[in-house]
Amino acid sequence: MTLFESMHNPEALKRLPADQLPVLAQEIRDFLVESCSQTGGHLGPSLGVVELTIALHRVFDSPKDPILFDTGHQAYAHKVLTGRHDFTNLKSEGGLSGYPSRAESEHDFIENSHASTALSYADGMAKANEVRGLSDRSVVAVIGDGALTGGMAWEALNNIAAKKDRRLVVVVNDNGRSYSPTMGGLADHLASLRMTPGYEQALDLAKNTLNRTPVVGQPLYEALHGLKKGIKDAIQPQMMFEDLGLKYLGPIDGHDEPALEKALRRARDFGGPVIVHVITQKGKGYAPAENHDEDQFHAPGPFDVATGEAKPGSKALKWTSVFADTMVEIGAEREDVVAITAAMLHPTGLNRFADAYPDRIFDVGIAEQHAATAATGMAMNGLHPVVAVYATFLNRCFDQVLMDAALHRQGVTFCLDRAGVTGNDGASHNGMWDMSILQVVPGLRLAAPRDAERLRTLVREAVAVEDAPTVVRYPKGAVPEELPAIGEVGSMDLLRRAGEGHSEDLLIVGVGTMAQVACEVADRMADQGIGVTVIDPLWVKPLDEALIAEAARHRVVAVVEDNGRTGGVGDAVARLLRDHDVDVPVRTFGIAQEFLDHAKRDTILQQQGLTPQELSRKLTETVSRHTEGATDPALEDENA
Ligand SMILES: Cc1ncc(C[n+]2csc(CCOP(=O)(O)OP(=O)(O)O)c2C)c(N)n1
Ligand SMILES: CC(=O)[C@@H](O)[C@H](O)COP(=O)(O)O
Ligand SMILES: [Mg+2]
Repeated sequence: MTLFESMHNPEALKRLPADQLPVLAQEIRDFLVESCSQTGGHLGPSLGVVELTIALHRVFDSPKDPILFDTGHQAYAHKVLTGRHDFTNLKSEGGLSGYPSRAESEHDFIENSHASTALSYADGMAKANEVRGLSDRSVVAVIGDGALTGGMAWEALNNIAAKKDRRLVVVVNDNGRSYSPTMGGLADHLASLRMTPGYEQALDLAKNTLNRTPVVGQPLYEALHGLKKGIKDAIQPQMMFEDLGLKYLGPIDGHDEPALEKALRRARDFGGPVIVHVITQKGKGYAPAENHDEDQFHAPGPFDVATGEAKPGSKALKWTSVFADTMVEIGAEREDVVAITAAMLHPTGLNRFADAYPDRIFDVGIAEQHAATAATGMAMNGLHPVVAVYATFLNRCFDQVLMDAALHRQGVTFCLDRAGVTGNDGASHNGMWDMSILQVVPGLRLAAPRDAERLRTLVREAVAVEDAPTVVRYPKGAVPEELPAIGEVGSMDLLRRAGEGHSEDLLIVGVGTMAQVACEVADRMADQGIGVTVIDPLWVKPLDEALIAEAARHRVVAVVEDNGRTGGVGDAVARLLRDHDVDVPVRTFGIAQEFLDHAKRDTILQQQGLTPQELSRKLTETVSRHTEGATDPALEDENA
């Protein structure tokens, strides 16, 4: 049996002789490289914290001492050391989650993959320990240098620093990267601290030497210790953390397991809040990851182990790429258009805009709230900013969209990639919230393209709006085939009209990529003699009132969207018709308002009934009932 196979729990790890730990670390690395080469996953972040995770589980007693991972994408070694060794179906249905999962293990606490939250959890847990009289327990939060650029982290640090005798260990996992090199003053500060490795080691050497020196040793060490802060302040930038009132240990070599254990034991026994600043390398131990300029194998797909080359995958045009090229074209036409990323330059495709217009790209770090309000400031001062974020991360800056961009009627455009079901990154990554939460934002205009051509057109229309925020949302992955309109209904695209001789039985409002599905449904139902009209609204907020008369001509209206059902476009259509006394029954189809387990996108769409087969079946029943005049209250909620 290998050491790896014997790691069923942290107790087994604690029993391991120290000289076996490098062997275990290598076995873990070999396992992660091999398994991620098959499934893809967050290999780079996890390779970077193998020694750190080993040291954490040897020094602390999880789960009594919770070990929290910010964002959670770097927790693969943690999963291995807590007994989870089958990564076969990582991030797929029935396989391990790509993040900590409370259902998987008592050692897991934070499941969502939204960055910069771990310190707040830790502060709360430490306060709970204090209130419950469990102050002998530790709470440990591992946060990356990227996540530390998020505002929540500083709200937490402010609170953590407020109580000097509340046990809490913050491990800053500083690899200098988010995807790209981490930006900003904080990153520069951390980099300066990295430049002076060994202060702790130098001090320890002095301490050990002086402690053996009778009489003068200890006082001299204390003087040296006091001097250390002075030296650090003098030779290196202001010790920001210590000036916050937090004990700072570091920088520590994050791949020197014994040094890590020593620092973590000191931190554990300190009896108050401590920052342990750990220097790691993302992708450590796997050369293709270490040398990967773009993001050090942050989240690769399947790859060849020998070369690190991505395995042949779909060469189809991706939504992100269409957005990227459109932005470059717009940038050439509009000098006032600038772009903002929240530490996701390449994942959002803005790297092409950055290459073309290096003075008009702004990476704000993992700081979506700042991005939205800084963009509002830019708009107030004559620019038209385009903020590109993943749809799920727009949640982070809802108030800024509402009370900064919209309240001030500023022309800011938000482009939301990964909108709708993303699937394998689990519940916190599905972009299923935006078309619900944004419905309440006065003046905001929201568009959902069905294909590449509509994306190009809608982004251009969005950046032309100067008196309100605009949003264009599109899914992960490959764009579908172009779906040309056959006509227009107001400003909306007509995609199918009930065939000649057919009654107008059903109007389907197909939102975004669901317009393609709606057309397949129409074609299936036409074969059964049911007349179906399909409309793509393009702009789903505000809805074009031409929809009212169109709906009134049909027996049933259905709305299909890749968004949560609650408060989505379906509800907006129903409200529009009600408000205009059009009493045609409306059926809404979307994602059930639940946190969805990780699985592939297509699997989830199948589970949610958002397939042509299932929709045709349901709508055929509905139309036939309404054609005969019978109504069935149970049908009030088709997706129930
Ligand atoms: C609120 C939020 N915005 C963006 C992301 C996307 N994201 C995932 S990991 C990551 C970089 C994290 O960098 P860091 O915290 O330094 O961790 P590392 O990957 O370097 O270990 C980003 C931007 C996110 N998960 N959450
Ligand atoms: C953890 C995180 O938020 C990102 O790394 C995310 O997992 C990437 O998602 P994509 O693979 O869809 O770019
Ligand atoms: Mg980092």
